[in-house]
Amino acid sequence: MDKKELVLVIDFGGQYNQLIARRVRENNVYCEILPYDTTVEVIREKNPKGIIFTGGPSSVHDEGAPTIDKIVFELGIPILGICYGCQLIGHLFEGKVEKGEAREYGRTNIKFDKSSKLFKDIDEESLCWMSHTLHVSTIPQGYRISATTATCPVAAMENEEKGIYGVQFHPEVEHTVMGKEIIKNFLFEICGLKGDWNMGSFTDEQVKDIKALVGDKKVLCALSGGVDSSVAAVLVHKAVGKQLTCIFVDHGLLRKDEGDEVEKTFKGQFDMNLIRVDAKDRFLKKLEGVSDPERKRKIIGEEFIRVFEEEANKLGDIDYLVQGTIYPDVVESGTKTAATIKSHHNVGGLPEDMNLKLIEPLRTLFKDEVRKVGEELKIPRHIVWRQPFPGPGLAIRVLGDITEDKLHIVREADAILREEVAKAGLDREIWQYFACLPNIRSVGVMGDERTYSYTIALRAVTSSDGMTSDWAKVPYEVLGLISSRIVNEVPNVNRVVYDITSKPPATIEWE
Ligand SMILES: Nc1ncnc2c1ncn2[C@@H]1O[C@H](COP(=O)(O)OP(=O)(O)OP(=O)(O)O)[C@@H](O)[C@H]1O
Ligand SMILES: O=c1[nH]c(=O)c2[nH+]cn([C@@H]3O[C@H](COP(=O)(O)O)[C@@H](O)[C@H]3O)c2[nH]1
Ligand SMILES: NC(=O)CC[C@H](N)C(=O)O
Ligand SMILES: [Mg+2]
Repeated sequence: MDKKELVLVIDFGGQYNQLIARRVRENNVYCEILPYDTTVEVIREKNPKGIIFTGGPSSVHDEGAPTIDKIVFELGIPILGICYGCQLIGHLFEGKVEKGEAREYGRTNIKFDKSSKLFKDIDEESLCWMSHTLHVSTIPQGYRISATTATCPVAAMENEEKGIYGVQFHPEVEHTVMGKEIIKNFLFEICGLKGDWNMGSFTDEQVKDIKALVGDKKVLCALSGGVDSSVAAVLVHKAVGKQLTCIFVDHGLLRKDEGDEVEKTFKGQFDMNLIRVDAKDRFLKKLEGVSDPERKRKIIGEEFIRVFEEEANKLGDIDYLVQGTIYPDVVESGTKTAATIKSHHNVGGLPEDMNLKLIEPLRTLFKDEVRKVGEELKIPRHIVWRQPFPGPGLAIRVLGDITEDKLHIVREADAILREEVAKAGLDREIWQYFACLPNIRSVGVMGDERTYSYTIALRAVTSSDGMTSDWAKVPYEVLGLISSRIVNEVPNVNRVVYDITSKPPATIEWE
């Protein structure tokens, strides 16, 4: 990664912020998202070649609305403000921001002024995606209007001399037909970037940074056998070799045979130190009687860290813990601007008092980008393309309080589902598939007798990064086979249902 080629996305709480980062990276430009209250000193230190302000739910007129130090406009770095970001520029430079007559939401016709560098070589008339109530009604001095819609007189504005651009619409979403071109123009025509960043350079830079940070000390890596921690472990191993010890925690919440399989794969595949810790009893004891999903996650997050601390003490003189945290874990756990959806055990579930310092080389990446790094590192395909499995494991797939019996039911049902999906050759096209045990029982009839037993819910989704997903259209025959095998082979189950909700509004996991 060439550090000079960095674009910063300044987060004002918009829904599509992560998409902006992706769009930038898709153009081979490295990009990081920082909260709006990042100081100008930090921004300057990072030396970005371009800055993008995101949208956000606030109004610039609200008391305490997110804002930014005006000095940032004097750094000589091109700035693109999107939606709230555009309104903020208007507000800070004494233009006027007002409520429009009608709130614009959804696809809208737009007319661009092609003499703007931002709209170079794009269709003059096109469709864009709008989502706002306010808009800039009077532009600041020194600015000009560069796009309009029927209801929004300032759909874009700019001060070319200062390199400051604002768009009321969202170029980052797919529905803005010229969106990708507009972002490309900002990066290459306005910021003058080269676009020579890729996953290979990311990998090299991370290895160099980790080597410098760790020196000749020993490090631990929290290894689950999943995609993210495997990629993180191989990266760190490349940097510090035998100074690395991987810790795989068997918390009693793994899938059928998973513990043995992970150990076998890792020992066979990589020349790394690996310790498998049997922590089943302590995890299950801590979780006894707990039914609130967030409490489960926090208990698990803390217990993981306590196990790592104990292992670190045994090995002696260890400062750092590597985790395979990726960007969705961070946003979903809640940030200063993003709401908490669920506390991922490795981010929002971490205890406050931690002795180990974290190394999270993949923290800014999405799953599909992590997979590219994995391929770059020549990690075997079956690991890189393994379906995700959440760190809290079956604890968040047994809804409500957890017992050994319920864990057994969900584990067996899940094994049948996985076996049949693989047999049907669907395991590549479905992104993630699993069974969960909602906390309900219902009446059935088996062998002429009444039953009052559990329901199993099957979930299978397609996705590329886990941020959004759709339910997988698994053929009826396959679903039928899975259902009849589950009710026949798993005791205490008399009903199987298939979850047909997308994310949003649901999430992939049920807790
Ligand atoms: N059983 C475990 N033992 C040790 N560390 C774990 C375990 N489960 C999760 N972790 C740590 O928590 C991190 C987040 O878990 P998560 O499930 O999101 O990632 P992953 O398991 O590496 O990849 P995947 O999403 O493909 O399952 C992991 O990268 C790893 O560092
Ligand atoms: O390591 C993890 N720790 C967690 O606490 C956690 N919660 C959800 N997931 C996984 O993240 C992806 C998105 O999940 P949701 O749509 O359920 O939020 C899906 O792939 C989930 O399996 C987790 N992974
Ligand atoms: N999407 C946005 O950034 C919206 C900005 C502002 N909250 C508005 O309603 O106009
Ligand atoms: Mg996992």
